[in-house]
Amino acid sequence: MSNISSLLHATYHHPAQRPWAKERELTKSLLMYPIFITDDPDGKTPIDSMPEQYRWGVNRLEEFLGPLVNKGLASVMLFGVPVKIEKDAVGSAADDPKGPVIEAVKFLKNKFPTLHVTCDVCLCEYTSHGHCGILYEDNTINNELSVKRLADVALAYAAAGADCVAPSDMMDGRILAIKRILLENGYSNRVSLMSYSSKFSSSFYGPFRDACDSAPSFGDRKCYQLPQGSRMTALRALSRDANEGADILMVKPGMPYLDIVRDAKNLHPEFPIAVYQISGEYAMLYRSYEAGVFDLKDAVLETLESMTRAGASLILTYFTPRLLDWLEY
Ligand SMILES: NCc1[nH]cc(CCC(=O)O)c1CC(=O)O
Ligand SMILES: [Zn+2]
Ligand SMILES: [Zn+2]
Repeated sequence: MSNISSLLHATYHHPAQRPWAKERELTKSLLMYPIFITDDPDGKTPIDSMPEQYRWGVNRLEEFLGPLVNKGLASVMLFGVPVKIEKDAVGSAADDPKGPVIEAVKFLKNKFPTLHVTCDVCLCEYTSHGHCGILYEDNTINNELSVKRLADVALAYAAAGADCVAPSDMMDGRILAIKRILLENGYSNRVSLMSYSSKFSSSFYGPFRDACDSAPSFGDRKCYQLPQGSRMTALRALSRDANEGADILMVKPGMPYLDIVRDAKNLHPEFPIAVYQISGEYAMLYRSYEAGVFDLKDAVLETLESMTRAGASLILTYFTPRLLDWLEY
């Protein structure tokens, strides 16, 4: 069996993923909570641009997530924030066995066996230059080397126990490379692949880059993230990743790109469509609430309803802890 289009099992191997394959109403099972893990094991440091969010050390994950799991948290996405391990040109810290993500996956799968754990796959949190891939000497992207490296990182996360790997780098061809390496190493039936397919170059990523210290040290990401005005390129990217073996297609950011979410659902009804309500959307909503513009619960629920209405069956949001209190089930 070598044809990637024959691989379906990973899509429903984990029970948390089965509801994602249905038309959705807004429930707790639709939420994936993105969290930041540092390599300072006892750390809990606030993120100034993201109120109520912290960078957590592995030793603090039980106190952080235990209460949320008890309230119905089904799924998390991990981002590594190396503060001790040094950054280099190829992002070696990404799959360092003592790095934050690998340690956290192992801990979480052991401590909370039913919790679905996704690992974001990218290099920007780990490279000295802050770009999402490996660079040529002239500072342009070396796509081929980047894709090889990202596939190795994804494999390391799968081997550590991740239920899903989610490449956010936007290199060309990384979905096929990752699906192949998972297949070759015996993970294709149980590790799913969520592609950040339509990821636009956005000003709403600011707080995240602050959280991860991952802003590019020069230039921007416009040569690999999608142009804001281009619906047609987004549609090509969705189809491409669907054909390369993605199990879940994502649109990101959320609110400014709901037209693309609807397109994604119409064009690929056979895939779960994920929407990422990103850091800048979180900050915008939170700061407006602080300024008395609206009630936080009403406003956040309205944004999530707009996403399910557009076709999302899975939503990544930093409001997840609040939503676990707000939603009945
Ligand atoms: N590969 C980087 C990455 N992974 C997730 C996010 C954004 C998440 C958010 O803003 O909440 C980004 C943004 C970027 O391009 O810097
Ligand atoms: Zn990146
Ligand atoms: Zn399709």
